[in-house]
Amino acid sequence: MTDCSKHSGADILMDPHRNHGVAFSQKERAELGLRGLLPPVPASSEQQVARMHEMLSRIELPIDKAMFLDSLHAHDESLFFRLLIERTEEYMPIVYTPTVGEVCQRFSHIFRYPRGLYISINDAGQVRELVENVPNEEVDVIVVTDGQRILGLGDQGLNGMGIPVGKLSLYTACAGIDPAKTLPVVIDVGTNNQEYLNDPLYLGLRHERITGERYAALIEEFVQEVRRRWPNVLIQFEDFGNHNAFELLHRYQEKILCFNDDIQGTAAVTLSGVYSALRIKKETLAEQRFLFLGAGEAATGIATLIVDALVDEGMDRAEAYKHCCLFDSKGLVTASRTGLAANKLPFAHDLDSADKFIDAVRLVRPTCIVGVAAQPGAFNSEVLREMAAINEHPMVFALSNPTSRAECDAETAYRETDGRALFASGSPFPPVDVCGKHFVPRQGNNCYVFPGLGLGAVFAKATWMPDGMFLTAARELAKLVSEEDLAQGSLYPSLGEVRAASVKIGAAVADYAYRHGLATADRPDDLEAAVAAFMYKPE
Ligand SMILES: NC(=O)C1=CN([C@@H]2O[C@H](COP(=O)(O)OP(=O)(O)OC[C@H]3O[C@@H](n4cnc5c(N)ncnc54)[C@H](OP(=O)(O)O)[C@@H]3O)[C@@H](O)[C@H]2O)C=CC1
Ligand SMILES: CC(=O)C(=O)O
Ligand SMILES: [Mg+2]
Repeated sequence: MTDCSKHSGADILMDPHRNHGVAFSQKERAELGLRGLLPPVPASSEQQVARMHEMLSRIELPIDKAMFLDSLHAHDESLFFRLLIERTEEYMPIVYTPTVGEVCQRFSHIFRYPRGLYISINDAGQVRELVENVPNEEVDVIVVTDGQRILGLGDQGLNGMGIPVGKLSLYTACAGIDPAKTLPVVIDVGTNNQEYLNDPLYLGLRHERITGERYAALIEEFVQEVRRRWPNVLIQFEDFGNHNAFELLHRYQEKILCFNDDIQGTAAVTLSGVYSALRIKKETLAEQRFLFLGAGEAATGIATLIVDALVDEGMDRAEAYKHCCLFDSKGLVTASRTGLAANKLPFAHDLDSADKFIDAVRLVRPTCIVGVAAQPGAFNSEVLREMAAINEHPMVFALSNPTSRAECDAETAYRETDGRALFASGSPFPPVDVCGKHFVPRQGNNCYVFPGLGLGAVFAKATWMPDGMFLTAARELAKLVSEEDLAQGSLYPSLGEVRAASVKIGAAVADYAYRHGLATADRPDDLEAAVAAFMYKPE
């Protein structure tokens, strides 16, 4: 008869949640049946991280680094997260933007380890069974996409699964959400990406997207079933197509614990960067005029939160809307335009029309331009020079992802404004020396806020997330930007500080929930300490 205890050590080494590889101590090895299954001398955590880093340094292509990290994630979760936490600046661009974009584009060609939950339109009516198959006993955070608008790369269908996986890695690394309690989900209703429909290795359904009632019913079934199994779960909607993103937020925001990261998370991080820029400009929010290139989820999400902030500072709402103008694929959004989507209407002002962005810049004379239309190079020399002529310190936010979709790079932004731009970008750019000054641009990316927002909401067991929580997160993040950061042109803290930022944001968001009667967990005496203690640490 086989003695099962003899196999337990080997099982542990195969389980990414429990495996610590050569870091197991002699005592643990004896207790867990690991003696002889590992090199004899235990290694320290520092040695393990150094070994992985050395191997990664030998790999040239970011996509190959991503695959290496993915296999580490699949074999030794705590080491993966230690590496990500200790070297966030270096490895976030691999696990997240820009490399995650390529991971999605190649997803069906590099797929090795199934991770998360795949729900297809063919599963309609049977989603409960799929949810029951998920091995996680508890789930605190779900990131779900239907792959229709992945970064600025368009419809990626099932390949979009790379995004929930990447975002949830950040939830753990940046905000200490226990990885065993995270669940990436992709809803596959088909794709309109012809390249994938023709690709023999594509892993998703090979038909055009199902829309309308069948789509809505599948999302509803998914929401019902995950909440039936995990009643307090936070659902983060990510990279849905424009129409569905607004529709789902409208449908669920006040009913369940959820948020749309592209609309609301992006709004918080951008407003935070604006607050930092205003410290350099020594001006108020009320003195600014914003012109958005793009009028979708990110643009109207950001513009609406700016309006909320202005109203909170005492401005009349109708007046506040006038501080934000949109420019979409048909030109400047004006009151004379017909058939505008609901999210654009409050920003359709009595203005002359402008077909070219540069003409809109001349007309609106913005203090800040925000690029969220995935139109690379749109902030060209002419636009940037015009901004520099209008403003002593033009705010330039080139937020589209990945790097290939950025409206301009950091070097161009600083050079074309004679080093006067206050710049942030969705994807990372290296430091730049322009006009005798050293600039360290940082990322205006929702990764600074969504982990902390989720942490706070999960900690407090919030019932739902009102817009005020996002304003709170924006202001909390802005407080963490130091004078040294501002002196080098950084509108955000370094990525190495994002875990500390999440504690502050988490505590502030949880506090908001307690104060507004939205929390169902007991309030601890020292909220910030309790939030910090709640966080998973890969030890
Ligand atoms: N840095 C960050 O944290 C984030 C960055 N983003 C980035 O923002 C970009 C847009 O995302 P999102 O808002 O969700 O997408 P949406 O699809 O909701 O919106 C895209 C917008 O771009 C407009 N557009 C398209 N082509 C042009 C053009 N040639 N000129 C002007 N406007 C144009 C569209 O116009 P129309 O309305 O007429 O169709 C639409 O309003 C993506 O690249 C994404 O990666 C998104 C979220 C977070
Ligand atoms: C950052 C992000 O959420 C996006 O580009 O969609
Ligand atoms: Mg997104």
